[in-house]
This record gives sequence, C-alpha cells and structure tokens, in this order.
Amino acid sequence: MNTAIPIYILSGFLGSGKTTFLKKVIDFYTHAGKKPAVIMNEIGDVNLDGLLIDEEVPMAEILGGCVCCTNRGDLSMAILNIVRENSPDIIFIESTGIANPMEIIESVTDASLLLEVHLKSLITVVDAPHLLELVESNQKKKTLRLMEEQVRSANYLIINKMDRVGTDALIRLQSWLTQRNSHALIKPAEYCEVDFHLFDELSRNTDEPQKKLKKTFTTIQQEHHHSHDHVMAYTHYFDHPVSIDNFEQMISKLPKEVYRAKGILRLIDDAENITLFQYAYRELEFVKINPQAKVPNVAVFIGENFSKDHLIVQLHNL
Ligand SMILES: Nc1nc2c(ncn2[C@@H]2O[C@H](COP(=O)(O)OP(=O)(O)OP(=O)(O)O)[C@@H](O)[C@H]2O)c(=O)[nH]1
Repeated sequence: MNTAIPIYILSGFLGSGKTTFLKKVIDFYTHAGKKPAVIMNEIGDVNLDGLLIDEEVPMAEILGGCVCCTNRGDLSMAILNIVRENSPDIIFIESTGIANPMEIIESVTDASLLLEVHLKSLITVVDAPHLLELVESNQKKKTLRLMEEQVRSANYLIINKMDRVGTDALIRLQSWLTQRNSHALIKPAEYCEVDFHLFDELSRNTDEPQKKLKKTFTTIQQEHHHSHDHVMAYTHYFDHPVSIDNFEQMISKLPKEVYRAKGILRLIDDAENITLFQYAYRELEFVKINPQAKVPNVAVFIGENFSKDHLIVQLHNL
C-alpha cells in the first residue's frame, strides 16, 4: 500500500478562485478527520490569502516571487519542513496565478526524492467569463497561452464563476477545454462548490487499476473522458536494489511521452553507494550521492498521457 503523503497542486490564473477552492477543500478534509497542510506562493511580499485559511491549518508561505521562475528550491524545502514539523495527511500547494504548473511539478518531484510524498493531482480553476472573453477575442495573448498551459497540465478542471455566464457559454468553454485536455475531469461550479466526496474518491482512485478508475468515472460522472492513463507524474518506490543494465534498458524503452524522470537507486553491483539518476530529453545520467538523512529508493516519471500501468509492469520486472 502506498503510504506516501498525497500532494495536490492548485493552479489557475490570478483571481480564478484558487483560494475559494482551497478553503472548501480544507474544510472537507478537516471534517473528515484528516490533517491538511497548505503551502502558498505569492508573487508579492504578503500573503493575504493565507489569512482566509483557518489558523489551525499548518501553513508555509513562499513570498516575493513565483516558485516556478525564481525560487524552485524554496518549494521543495517548504514541503520537507512542513512534513517534518507537522506530519500532515495531505498537502495543498496554491501556486501564484501566473505560475507554469510544469515547473511546480518538478519541485514536488524533487521533494519526493527525499521523503515519502507524492503528487496526486493538479487542479486548475478557470474563470468562466474571463476565459470566454480571451478565447472569443481570438487573440493569442500571453495570458491565454499561460492559461492553456495550466489547463493542459490539469487532471481536474473547474470552470468557476458559472453564476456569471449562461449555458451556451458553458458548452463553448467545455469544448475549448476538452480540445486542449481531453483527459481531465471537467466540473462547472459557482464559488468552486464541487462534490468533494467525488473529488476525494477520484483522487484516491488515481492509484487504482485502470479498469476500476474508468468505471468510477463513467458511473458517477457521465462525462467524456477517453483515458485516465493521463498522469503528470508517477512515483515508484523500490523495495529492492536494481541491476544497472536492466534499469538502463527499461529507460531506453520509455515512450517519448515520458520526457523527464529522476530518482534515487541502490544498484545491485554497487550496493554500498546511493545513486541519483536523471533522465531528460532521452539522456540518462547517474551520480553517486552521499545524503545525510535516510532517503527512499524511488523513481519519478513525468510526462503527458503515458500509460502508467505499462510503466508499472516494466518497473516490477526490474
Ligand atoms: N461571482 C463569482 N465570484 C467568485 C466565484 N468564485 C470566487 N469568486 C470571487 O473571485 C475573487 C477571487 O477569488 P480567489 O479565490 O481569491 O481567487 P485566486 O485564484 O485565489 O486569486 P489569486 O490569489 O489572486 O490568484 C474573490 O473575490 C472571490 O470571492 C464565483 O463562482 N462567482
């Protein structure tokens, strides 16, 4: 059973409703007897959103810049500290409205090299009237491109502020979103009021076999989802040392959709050392490391729409 602490990244353009969602999802988990923790990143030097969150909830703030551009190491450190100091059951990271989620995913996976956390889901909130206006003005503006990035990386999309648009707008937005991300679950909402039981169930099932997941989605949701093989990051913990030859072979057979992987290995032929591996743009690199604290044997794979099930089989054969 996977005991790693689940991490959820909350993305979405400035003012789309991330904090609104965060407050509600925290209440939901707190009432369910769980201990959530929050990491907030603000471009400015103060965190006003943090004031909206119950002070009992452990919170770390990264202020004065966007973690995706300048302070990536800070986010990994914030995760490490919050886990060590507060032992949460679940962690939410609220990114700045201008963050590129792929960079945040990198920081989370960096942290998962050092302790048992794992990226569970990326939720993107879109502001229905704002997005509609940008889309229909038909201009390839920077903001729209950033929103597209945020939409593409999500596996749960909330079309928020539905009180401000009509049903025809919803149909147009759903079509626009599905064209950019056919794998995410799309939920229209007012004030981010979504079915949190369903949200929790779907998040939990992300680790379940493909078949069961599909069944859950189709029975409860009745929306168009082609596949839930779409994962942003898969974290695998090894319970035994691996052979370097087999490992290299496995990496060489990775589909092109897996564009990044990294991890810490114990190698059969080099049992006394700990080896860090890095894989990017089809190049694999090994570095011996000497960590001060205990580290897990772990590999993290990042990509778009790759088959997690297929990868798991390859990893189990190592
Ligand atoms: N009309 C309307 N307003 C909403 C809705 N959801 C959130 N808001 C309001 O929109 C504003 C921004 O919401 P936040 O939750 O702070 O948005 P955010 O994404 O955290 O904003 P940043 O931290 O600036 O990126 C607040 O005033 C909310 O009350 C909605 O569904 N409808």
